[in-house]
Amino acid sequence: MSSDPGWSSAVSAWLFPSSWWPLLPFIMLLVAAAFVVAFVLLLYMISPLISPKPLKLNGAHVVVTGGSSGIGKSIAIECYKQGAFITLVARDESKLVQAKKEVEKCAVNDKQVVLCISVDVSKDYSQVESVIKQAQEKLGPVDMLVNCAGTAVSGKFEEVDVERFRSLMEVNYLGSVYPTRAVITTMKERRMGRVVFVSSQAGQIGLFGYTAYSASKFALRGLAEALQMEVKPYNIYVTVTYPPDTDTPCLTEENKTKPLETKLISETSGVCQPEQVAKVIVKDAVQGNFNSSVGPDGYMLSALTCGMSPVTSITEGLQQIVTMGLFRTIALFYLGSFDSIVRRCMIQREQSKAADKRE
Ligand SMILES: NC(=O)C1=CN([C@@H]2O[C@H](COP(=O)(O)OP(=O)(O)OC[C@H]3O[C@@H](n4cnc5c(N)ncnc54)[C@H](OP(=O)(O)O)[C@@H]3O)[C@@H](O)[C@H]2O)C=CC1
Ligand SMILES: CCCCCCCCCCCCCCCC(=O)[C@@H](N)CO
Repeated sequence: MSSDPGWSSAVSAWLFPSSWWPLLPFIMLLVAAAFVVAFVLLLYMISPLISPKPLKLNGAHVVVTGGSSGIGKSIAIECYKQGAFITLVARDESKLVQAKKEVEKCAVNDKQVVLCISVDVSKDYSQVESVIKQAQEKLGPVDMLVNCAGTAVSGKFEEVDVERFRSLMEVNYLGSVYPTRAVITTMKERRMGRVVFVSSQAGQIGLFGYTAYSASKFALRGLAEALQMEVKPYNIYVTVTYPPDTDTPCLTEENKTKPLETKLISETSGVCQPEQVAKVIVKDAVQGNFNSSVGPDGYMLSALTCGMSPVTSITEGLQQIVTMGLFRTIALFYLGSFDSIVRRCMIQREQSKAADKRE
């Protein structure tokens, strides 16, 4: 009986009626799409739990280290334009006074104040702590700290003075640890605050000529991730920003000794103006975004290097998930072109050396 062909074809006709069988793949696709849509909708429903509430800059006290020049000065101006009270921190007093004048020109009300503090942020913690205390006494508790004091050195690993490895780590890393340490307790007590670390695109990828510099900027990311996990329950948000080459006195100085390889590789993402970079940084810090990048290359680099960093919006998380593979593919082409720049420069150098010897 069981071998009766009529019976089995009746069963299969019942299970897979010829009319809708060809539709099965589409139905499955539809179900899968419905699941994805439901998942994304669910994510957006819980998004207020993930995204921080924006900080109001009007009347807020913003401390900017490195605020007397370049990116830091532009950040101070941007915050001042939005009604903040500013403390500028740097070493050189005359540069501070000059910057204060420039910031004050952008006042939006007559209550606003710009305070200047001359201190080396990288040397003595107790000194940094005491000047921050003074600033808090004058302008109230710090709502936002921007760690922008820093400097760059480029050169081949064996040509960079060993002392520079230490000094860069001191200024770029410890110079961000100390001011942060000095404000964090009060921020935790007040259950509010923003801390910004100014890293660099060279803090996302290690590049020829930046052995000392990249390391000091990568360090900020580790600090920021760990700190963010600690202070999130206190409603404090940390932002790490990764600017490309930016037209500042620091870049002019750095360009005087920059190896050709570093120059050619950096040209990939061009040069930005400090005002443009500052706008992005302030916007991201106000929103409490952990990651802040400038330009299309910056966007790709940040998605690519997001690792286990916190996510501050659903859109950001979804974009990372979707783009990771594509950006890695693009990155491999970039890496190939960087390697060939390095190789070409080496061959050229050797050829000109050989030519010199012959003469
Ligand atoms: N320009 C660029 O291409 C890029 C820069 N960055 C980063 O942005 C930050 C700012 O750079 P940029 O604006 O170009 O540089 P600038 O040289 O224009 O400004 C640096 C600022 O930091 C201050 N500063 C330096 N060392 C100390 C210190 N030990 N203690 C206190 N203040 C200090 C300087 O004042 P003073 O010397 O008087 O102390 C100055 O106000 C740096 O961290 C840099 O690494 C990141 C990516 C790209
Ligand atoms: C998907 C992958 C995209 C990859 C894009 C790669 C772009 C690399 C450009 C690196 C530029 C480094 C600038 C450093 C700026 C700096 O910090 C100094 N100028 C400080 O003075």
